[in-house]
Amino acid sequence: MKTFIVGIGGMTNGGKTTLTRRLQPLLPSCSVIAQDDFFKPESEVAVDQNGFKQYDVLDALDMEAMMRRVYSWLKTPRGFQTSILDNAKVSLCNNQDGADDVHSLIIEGFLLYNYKPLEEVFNRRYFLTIPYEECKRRRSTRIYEPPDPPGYFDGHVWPMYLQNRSEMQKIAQNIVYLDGTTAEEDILSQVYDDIKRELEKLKGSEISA
Ligand SMILES: Nc1ncnc2c1ncn2[C@@H]1O[C@H](COP(=O)(O)OP(=O)(O)OP(=O)(O)O)[C@@H](O)[C@H]1O
Ligand SMILES: NC(=O)c1ccc[n+]([C@@H]2O[C@H](CO)[C@@H](O)[C@H]2O)c1
Repeated sequence: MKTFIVGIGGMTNGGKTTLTRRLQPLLPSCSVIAQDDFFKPESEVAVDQNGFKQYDVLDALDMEAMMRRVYSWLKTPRGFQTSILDNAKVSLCNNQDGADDVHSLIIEGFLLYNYKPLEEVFNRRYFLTIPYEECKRRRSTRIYEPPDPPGYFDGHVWPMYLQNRSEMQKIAQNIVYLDGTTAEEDILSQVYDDIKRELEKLKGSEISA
């Protein structure tokens, strides 16, 4: 049995969840872990001098809990309960565990490549980007819990994105950047074609082993 772990990273509202939902049914025995499920409770999130809750930093997330989830998948990919789609459970059940079997995992989130312990688990890393104006427009249509207060995008979300991205570029290697303004189908086929090539290499390495 082989494992294949895909990172779907990107800026807020870049289209990570949309791409993940479409990609999951196409990948072999695919489970999903979403970083947004690991935000700390509101009372534990720091507040800056402007009263803005500091949600767009690693400290706002319980990354140790997220890593436990990743290690639990690595230990027993077959028994893992997925967080997004039911059909992944079906494909897990149908799977006979042979030597060629590949179990895949999508880890989806806005701060994946800034966190050292995660870095080594990815087989392939993607990062969705959109321009400032589009990001601000898409974000304004969304309601988070707690909702963004007035001025939050320019006062917290965007400056933290710029900071996180510059740190990420110093640390992380081999990131495939995706233009999140192109059609959903085009992004999906670009990523799926790329992953198919990677999966072929993985299977080839098994046969020659
Ligand atoms: N390729 C695309 N073209 C146009 N709009 C898109 C595209 N992909 C996603 N969207 C839209 O952008 C918004 C954000 O998408 P999505 O929820 O997938 O982003 P996200 O990166 O997961 O956001 P979050 O910051 O909540 O993690 C949604 O309204 C979605 O319909
Ligand atoms: N899920 C949450 O608890 C939460 C609360 C407030 C803000 N957010 C935003 O989620 C985005 C990542 O998907 C970040 O930009 C947060 O601001 C999430």
